[in-house]
Amino acid sequence: MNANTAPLVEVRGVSKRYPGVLALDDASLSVRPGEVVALTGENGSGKSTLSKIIGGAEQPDGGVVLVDGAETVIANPATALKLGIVMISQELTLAPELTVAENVFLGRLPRRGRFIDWATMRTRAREELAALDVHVDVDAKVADLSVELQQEVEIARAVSSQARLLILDEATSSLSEHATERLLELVREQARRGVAVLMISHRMPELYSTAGSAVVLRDGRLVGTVPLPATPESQLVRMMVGRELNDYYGSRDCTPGEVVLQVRDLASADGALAPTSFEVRSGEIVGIAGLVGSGKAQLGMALGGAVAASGEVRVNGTPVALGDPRRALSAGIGLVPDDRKRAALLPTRSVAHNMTLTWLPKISRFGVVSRSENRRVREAIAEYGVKTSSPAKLITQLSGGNQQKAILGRIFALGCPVYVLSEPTRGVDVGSKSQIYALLQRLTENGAAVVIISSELPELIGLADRVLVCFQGAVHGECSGEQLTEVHLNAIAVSGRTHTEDFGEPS
Ligand SMILES: Nc1ncnc2c1ncn2[C@@H]1O[C@H](COP(=O)(O)OP(=O)(O)OP(=O)(O)O)[C@@H](O)[C@H]1O
Repeated sequence: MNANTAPLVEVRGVSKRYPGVLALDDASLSVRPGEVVALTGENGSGKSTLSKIIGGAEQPDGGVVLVDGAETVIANPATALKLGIVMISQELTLAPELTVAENVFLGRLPRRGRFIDWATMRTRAREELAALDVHVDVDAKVADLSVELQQEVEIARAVSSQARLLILDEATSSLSEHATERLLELVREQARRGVAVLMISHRMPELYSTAGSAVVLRDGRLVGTVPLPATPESQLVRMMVGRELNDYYGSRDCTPGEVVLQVRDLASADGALAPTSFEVRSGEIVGIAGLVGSGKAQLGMALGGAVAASGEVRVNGTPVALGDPRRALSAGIGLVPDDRKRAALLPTRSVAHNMTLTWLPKISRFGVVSRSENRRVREAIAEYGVKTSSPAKLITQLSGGNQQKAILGRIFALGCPVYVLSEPTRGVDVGSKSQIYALLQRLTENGAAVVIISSELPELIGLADRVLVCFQGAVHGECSGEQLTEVHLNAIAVSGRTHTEDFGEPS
């Protein structure tokens, strides 16, 4: 990329107000052809709003957007597409009932005369996908593909639509490590070919391995633009959160107490998790690692009663009825599910309602929220760092990361003896992550037993006392102490090797 190249897209002094919040305040950035720009900032700092303005999904209240140096009104996503601006977010926009080929060419199906040229469409789709090294049957129905493959088809569609600017809004957040690396490589390749890229991610390593600069927003305002990877991570984090983040994972003296959670031959009815046994003591944090499809997600769901299962689960010696989330909760297992948007969010309700769902009935008389209850809601909002202009705000109007924190807050407030947390910091900014880690430490200091399922190995290594690794549908090994390293965890997760001599030189 030539630094003298004119920007493809430039945003100057843009502002955007939603009821009760100034989401963007005089924000500016520019992206040149071949440049990968990271758009960074805490949850609610305005990143998605800014990318939606460039992608035509929102209109600014003030300021201008320039494309190829000319002031341009990007009235809607269709206009953006015509300008070569394509958005890829974690919410897939594919048509699930159509085939892969139809999705790649959706909205621009090749024609011969008045008719759609199906043969050309399938051949070209095959070529486009092969060029990106995506191996998928072009006649397969999208709904039948894994999330990873769906995301790759989405990228193929973006690339084959001659994108000039790709906007990735947390596009990797539900992908496995392998799929993430593939997606990032695709992005780098597109940049080498002159495509401009604007990427939003809360995962620092992704930004450092892919972007050439980072734009930092705080409370909708531009804090600055810095070069990557030249800028130390600590400096970038300080710009984002406005303070130093020391002692990121916190420290805790783990002297585990009595066994709280006993799991014997727990297996999911769908066969994704083979019989698995382990115990967790009071005050302990046990991590669960594994690749996508290894059974780790299913293990969390089976523990929390979210899927049909067999075997035995006991909390403080008392058997828990399996396959029933309400009974699991009343037995003392607080589950934070993986797919929070679908499984835990009440989209038509307020932040207050979503945060108090599980405990408000205990404290509100006749459904009326008293002043003291209101105070408790406000305290919970502050404690869990949920950024909202009001507790009455609709939960779906919060930024993605703040929705996550609201749900965590609701479940952490229950005082359960056991917590099962699936990907608890997905989509959450660095500052809030360290806040959540501190809350987890506090839960264990108060005697809770915590099971944390995560695809982020540094998080497991930083937090857990020991980590169980799932491989091909069962717990296959355990790492603790000096063995708790990415090398050891990966060796088990990828190939099922559990003997130290198999690991080679730890790096
Ligand atoms: N449709 C909406 N109605 C009301 N407020 C909104 C709406 N969309 C966003 N906001 C508010 O605008 C602010 C910026 O949100 P935005 O989604 O841009 O943040 P973000 O930086 O992308 O956060 P995250 O990292 O959590 O995804 C937040 O305070 C959010 O609550």
